[in-house]
Amino acid sequence: DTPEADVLIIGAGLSGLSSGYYLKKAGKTVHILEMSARLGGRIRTAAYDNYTYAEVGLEEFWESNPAIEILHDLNVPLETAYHGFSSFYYQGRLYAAIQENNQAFLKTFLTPTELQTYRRWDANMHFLHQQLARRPISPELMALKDQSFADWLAETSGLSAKAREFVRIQTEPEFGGSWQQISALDAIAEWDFFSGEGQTPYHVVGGNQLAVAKIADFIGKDSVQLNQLVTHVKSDADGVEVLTIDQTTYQQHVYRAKYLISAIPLYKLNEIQFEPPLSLARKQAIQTQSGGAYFTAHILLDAQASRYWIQNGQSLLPILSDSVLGVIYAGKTQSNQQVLLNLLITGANAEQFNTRITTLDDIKAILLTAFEKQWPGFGQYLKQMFFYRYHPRAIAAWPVGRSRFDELSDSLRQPQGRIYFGGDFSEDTHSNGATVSAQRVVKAILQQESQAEQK
Ligand SMILES: Cc1cc2nc3c(=O)[nH]c(=O)nc-3n(C[C@H](O)[C@H](O)[C@H](O)COP(=O)(O)OP(=O)(O)OC[C@H]3O[C@@H](n4cnc5c(N)ncnc54)[C@H](O)[C@@H]3O)c2cc1C
Repeated sequence: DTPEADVLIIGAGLSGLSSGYYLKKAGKTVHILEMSARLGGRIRTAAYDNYTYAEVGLEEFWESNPAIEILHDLNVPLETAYHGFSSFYYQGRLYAAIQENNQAFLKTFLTPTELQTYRRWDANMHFLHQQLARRPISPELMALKDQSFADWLAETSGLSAKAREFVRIQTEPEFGGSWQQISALDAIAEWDFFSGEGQTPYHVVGGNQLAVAKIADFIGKDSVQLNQLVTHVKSDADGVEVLTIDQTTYQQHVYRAKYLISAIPLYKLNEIQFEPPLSLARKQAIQTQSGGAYFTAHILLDAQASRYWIQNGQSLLPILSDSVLGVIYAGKTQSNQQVLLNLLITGANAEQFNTRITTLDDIKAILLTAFEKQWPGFGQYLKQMFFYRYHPRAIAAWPVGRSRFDELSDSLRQPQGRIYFGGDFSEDTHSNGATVSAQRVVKAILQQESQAEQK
């Protein structure tokens, strides 16, 4: 009963929608099948009364993300409030990132000798990152997948203990876990966000969820089918057939197309039955990948609370706390009575909060205690807290011994017949991977199409 399309896409997150955008630009028809009742996947903005809102998922699009080009094309207004490194608490002291640039910030806590070593190390990280763009990657560089970032820095960087702690504090929220669990090779890729003056992060005016809506509008509402849980994928030399179960009626639907793009986190492929099955290498790649943990808390406060983070009219946010509070971002509001903070809690703390055994009352008490320790008197301003749990693998990671650059990861970036694997987990840890993978799969499908037409 469903009209055929050139390409079926599983998942209406940033990756699936970007794939739809690029395909539509190339004149192809698509059907995006999304299991939930909403667009956007891990891009979600929560709105409260008085035009008060904050991100539940993706906080910022980094400068190097191809999504920014899409958003410019669709006239989605972007803003940036800060750049480079974030303010951080370390052993009870706040280091405020309010200087003109990263270099001036570094000078506030590193001695001239420490800074010199740091600059040399940072330049080398940049050099190594450039090498990662070459194929094949040198064996010396690939060997860094077998060593943890923490050990590699301790053994080879020459950085002082304090400088290494700084690197840990800035990067662990990105990994969603400990730097002991991340390989030096993957850390080189991640450090690029911070290298030199760092990349500028962008945010959509009015909330990132608006970006998702705009991309879907461009593709066309009729091309996106919500509430369609993909359960089976059958493929042969002629095309693909996908079965879904409608999540509102539990009615089965059949969709057919020439190609299929999977734009879901890789571990979710385990929940789909493939015929023929996924190759052993692909299964192994999925099973040996790991994940970083995130938990989001929105803290609604009396407006007077802003005295803790606004100094001389300047906001110190975002702040990387060294407690359970994680990364403290600013929410937005048009009210002058209230303010909103957005906590991105990561790693072991997020894992604990995500277990359904920890009650929301427990979490509230733990967070309040940490706030009181950091900012005495904070509790008097509290109005409400809101909590958002995530799957244990909120973002992609590769354990030491695996890497996004290894052969297993490469196997997933190759199509299996007419099935192409995208989504952020197929490329890197963040939304850059969502759009970079969309570019990769669409390019490959268009090449395949033009070869087929020439025959
Ligand atoms: C709290 C948090 C903060 C983050 N902050 C940042 C940040 O600041 N910067 C950044 O770059 N990245 C950030 N990220 C990561 C970013 O959100 C993701 O990289 C990006 O949104 C992933 O997009 P995606 O389309 O690949 O996957 P998703 O957004 O997960 O989309 C996949 C979609 O597929 C659907 N789906 C799954 N299985 C099926 C099925 N069987 N059938 C049909 N549909 C299915 C899902 O419902 C979902 O809508 C953050 C993530 C979290 C959780």
